[in-house]
Amino acid sequence: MRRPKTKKFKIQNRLSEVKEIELLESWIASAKPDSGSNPLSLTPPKKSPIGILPDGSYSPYSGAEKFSQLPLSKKTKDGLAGASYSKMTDIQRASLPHSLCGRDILGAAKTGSGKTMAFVIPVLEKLYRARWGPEDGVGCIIMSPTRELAGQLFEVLKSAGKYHGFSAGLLIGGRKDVDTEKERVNELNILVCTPGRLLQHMDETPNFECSQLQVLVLDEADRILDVGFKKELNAIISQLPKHRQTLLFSATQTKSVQDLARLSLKDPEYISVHEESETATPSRLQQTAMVIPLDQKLDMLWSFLKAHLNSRVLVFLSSCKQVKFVYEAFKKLRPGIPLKCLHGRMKQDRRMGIYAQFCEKRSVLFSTDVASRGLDFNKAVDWVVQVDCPEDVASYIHRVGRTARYLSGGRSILFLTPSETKMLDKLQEKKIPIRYIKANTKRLQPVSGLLAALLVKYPNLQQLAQRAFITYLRSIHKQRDKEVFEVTKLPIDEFSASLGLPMTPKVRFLKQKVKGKKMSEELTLVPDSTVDENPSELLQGSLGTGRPMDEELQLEEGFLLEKDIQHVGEESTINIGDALPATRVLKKKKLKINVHRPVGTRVVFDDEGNTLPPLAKLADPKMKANSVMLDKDKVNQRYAELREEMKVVDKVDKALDHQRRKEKRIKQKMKLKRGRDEEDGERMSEDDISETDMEVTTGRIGKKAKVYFDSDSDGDERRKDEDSIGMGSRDVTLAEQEELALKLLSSMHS
Ligand SMILES: Nc1ncnc2c1ncn2[C@@H]1O[C@H](COP(=O)(O)OP(=O)(O)OP(=O)(O)O)[C@@H](O)[C@H]1O
Repeated sequence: MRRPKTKKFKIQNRLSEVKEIELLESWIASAKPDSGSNPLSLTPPKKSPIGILPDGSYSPYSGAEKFSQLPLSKKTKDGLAGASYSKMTDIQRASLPHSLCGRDILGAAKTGSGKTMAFVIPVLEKLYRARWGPEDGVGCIIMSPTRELAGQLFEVLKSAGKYHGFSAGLLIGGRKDVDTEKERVNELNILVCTPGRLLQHMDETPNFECSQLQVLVLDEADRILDVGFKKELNAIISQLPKHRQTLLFSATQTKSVQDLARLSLKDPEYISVHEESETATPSRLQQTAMVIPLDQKLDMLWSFLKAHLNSRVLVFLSSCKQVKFVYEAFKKLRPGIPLKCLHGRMKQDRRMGIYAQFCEKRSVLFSTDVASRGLDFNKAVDWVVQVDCPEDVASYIHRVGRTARYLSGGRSILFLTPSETKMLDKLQEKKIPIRYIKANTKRLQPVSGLLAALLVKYPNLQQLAQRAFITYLRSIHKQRDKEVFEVTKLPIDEFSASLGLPMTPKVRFLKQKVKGKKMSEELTLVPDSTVDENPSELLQGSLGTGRPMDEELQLEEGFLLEKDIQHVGEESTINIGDALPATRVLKKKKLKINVHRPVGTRVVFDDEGNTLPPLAKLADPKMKANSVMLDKDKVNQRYAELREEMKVVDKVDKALDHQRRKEKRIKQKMKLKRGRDEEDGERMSEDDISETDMEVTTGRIGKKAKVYFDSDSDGDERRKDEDSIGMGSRDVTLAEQEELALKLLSSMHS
């Protein structure tokens, strides 16, 4: 049985803490390392590891390698030892001397290099030395762009701060216990949060204030500072005291002085430990890229997964809709490995559950960029597969950074459509050693046929496919980098068919884009011929021909390799790269009716029961004979009349279509309104939730955390998916066309 701590013990403990704090203060005061003369010039500072000199004095330049050599409190040291941290990583060694002295930091280091501990330690130490207690309120805010990352940071804080007595709370969107949070948030010392939820408390929680804030941390700072969070961040900053320490960390750090000015940094230290490094990504990461037509991406993904049933694979797609569709469809096809999906539209509890499961079990996780930053996944991701091209180089770096963490290795593969190969140049410019490999179809297992069958069987899946199709095109359309992303260069019909869709859905924005131009010109598929014909020309330097790849990769990834193609030598083996001619012009596209297969087409039979092609009746010899008898003038006159009639029919069609859309809009509005009403109802009923249902942090870190919601994170996804549009108005079917034509012909005849 644990004996209760006596008053004497508590006093002794307190006294030894006070002594320790005084000692730490004096160490740090006497050992402030030089700061750069002009920190905003953004040049890296001198290397300045700190440590204790043999005479017991403390020096910033004595080359400390271990946490134990730093002027840290015993509680922090015990926490670090408990989590098995002893040696510092580069970014920790370089930044801690400055951050422990209270300086503002702009920290940049490769993914998986230990940036989290580089800001958690100074937070704990600062509050400890300030003797922060429950009555002091919020002393530190750690902000993250996503909920999952906030959850992970909270875990790291709990392990390092296990022996401290601070209270901490995880404030993220997605749960509905805001009211309970509001009651307790003022008691918390450290907030780990997403911007939206924090702002919600600032706006709604009575007496919530951060006027005593000591440290503000932005993890993934460049993401939080970008436009997606601009409004929230500005509103938050305006409510924080100017006198504070600010720590910004990211693998792709912002260097925008404007951004930094928004945060009122004071002489920040720019610490970029890997700036001189040959590569911008971890050296243990093997990166590959392949060019593959859009309509073969799913075949390639399916084949890849079937060939890696014993790996943990993280697959990135561009939008929630894409993730949902690929996940649902592949799940039904049972690849032989557990599948999971993660996106911003999922309920928060499920999101957290999936994240935890993926950390534990070998499986495939289909995800949007919600999983692209910061997440550690137990250092156990074997492969990162980027099915859809990342929007920029920073995004690429963060995605591939989910593997090869800390000291472990990892592999990644990037699928690029022929029109996206410019991305390879951009990656190369930013020191990313990516190898170009050619795909072959020797082991490619086409999946489009299976998808088409699934879509017939499951109408819901068909809707998902349509949405996935449209959101993908829209996301490409909205990308800022037009050198890489050009929607008009995509083979949209083939892409639609590859998802198993019987018809190409109408894409209004695309139609507008090509208005006034011939569709055949606009929809020209122009794969970068330099890549297909001569990849090495484009991929010089570190990309180079990129071959031969190391043995291990060759053995396991046979189907991805050009080598395989060469020694196969069978006629039936098609090289995906070669399958595309240098410049392929698609035949004229009609957006209205693009039938890939005759699903839902009315079959017409002749007198003997043989099937006839659509409009075959028009070829009836009797009708032909009659029509030939009409003289030329009559025919012309009749044509003019027909044109008029068609115009009328067209007008009616348009009016109907207009009406249908109007009704749809009204329906959507009503649905939204109903949703809002229900939400209001739910909010009211939340008051009745008992406290035992809540997870609330009070007291020491390590106890359960209060969990908040925000609706802010994953802004990108929302932007992408919000814009999705459904199928356009109903197209005229072949049967209807046929009927119309017959009607007109018979009236002509009469
Ligand atoms: N000093 C250390 N000793 C041992 N392991 C460490 C140390 N510091 C960090 N790690 C481990 O390294 C891994 C990556 O750390 P962390 O998540 O902080 O990386 P990061 O630089 O923030 O990555 P990202 O840029 O992706 O956010 C974690 O699993 C962490 O436990």
